[in-house]
Amino acid sequence: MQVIIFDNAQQVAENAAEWVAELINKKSNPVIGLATGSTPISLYHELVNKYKAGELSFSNTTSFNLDEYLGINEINQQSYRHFMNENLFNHVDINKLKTFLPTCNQGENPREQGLDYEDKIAQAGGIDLQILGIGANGHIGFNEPTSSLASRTRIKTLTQQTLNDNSRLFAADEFQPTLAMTMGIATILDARYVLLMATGKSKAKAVKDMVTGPLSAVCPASSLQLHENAIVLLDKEAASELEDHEYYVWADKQNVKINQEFGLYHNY
Ligand SMILES: O=P(O)(O)OC[C@H]1O[C@](O)(CO)[C@@H](O)[C@@H]1O
Repeated sequence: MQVIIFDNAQQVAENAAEWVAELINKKSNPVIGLATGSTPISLYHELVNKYKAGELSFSNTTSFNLDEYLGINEINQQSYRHFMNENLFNHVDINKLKTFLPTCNQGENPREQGLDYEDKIAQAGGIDLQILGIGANGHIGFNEPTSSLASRTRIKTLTQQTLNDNSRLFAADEFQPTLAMTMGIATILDARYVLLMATGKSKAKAVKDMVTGPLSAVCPASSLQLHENAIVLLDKEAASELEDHEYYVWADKQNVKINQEFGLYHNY
């Protein structure tokens, strides 16, 4: 696991955008795994800016999102489809027919729908680069603590902590889903590269558990310790509980070539 610490959240977003741009510019049919939540919004903003500046095109990109709520449809403003349209898809040249979220239609077998999602990922050639955030309880996607490390796309019940953390996004009288369809931990680990972004003090404990804690389903993000190409981009606050800082890379504005040093130029 490569941990890179930046001064602030904006630098995390800018650096993450470079990783994504490299993939998209380098590979003829890139497949990217996308995340929702507050953290990647600034990444998507950077990508839209790069697109508008003519620095990248999403026309050949296929995307798979980590998760989607159950019990609301995709035109609901709280759906992750709506989130992706608003924050990325509507502003770039991606073919929406090649953007996938793990939906679960009522009346159809959830297990089969999970397997279908896995099949779609496989047919696309697998995920080249998976973007991740992290929950304050260490979840990735909606794989809540105690999720099986061998899990694949399926329905998960959200924990009270996650519901509380996300309640800020829902009006008092609005329906807040308690179930979601999510890629499993094993699905995430199948990606060739994983890029996890974490910013803010509220993530510091989860980051510590992920990076230095035992490999444990209690902190699903600790599973990334098993991944050969996991990159963790942090701001100082999210890194504030990491000890032995000499093990990590500190980036600063002068060190803009950090990606080259740490092998951004990969063979996708
Ligand atoms: O970035 P936030 O809003 O703190 O969310 C943390 C995580 O929880 C989720 O919203 C649940 O999947 C993730 O998308 C996100 O990475």
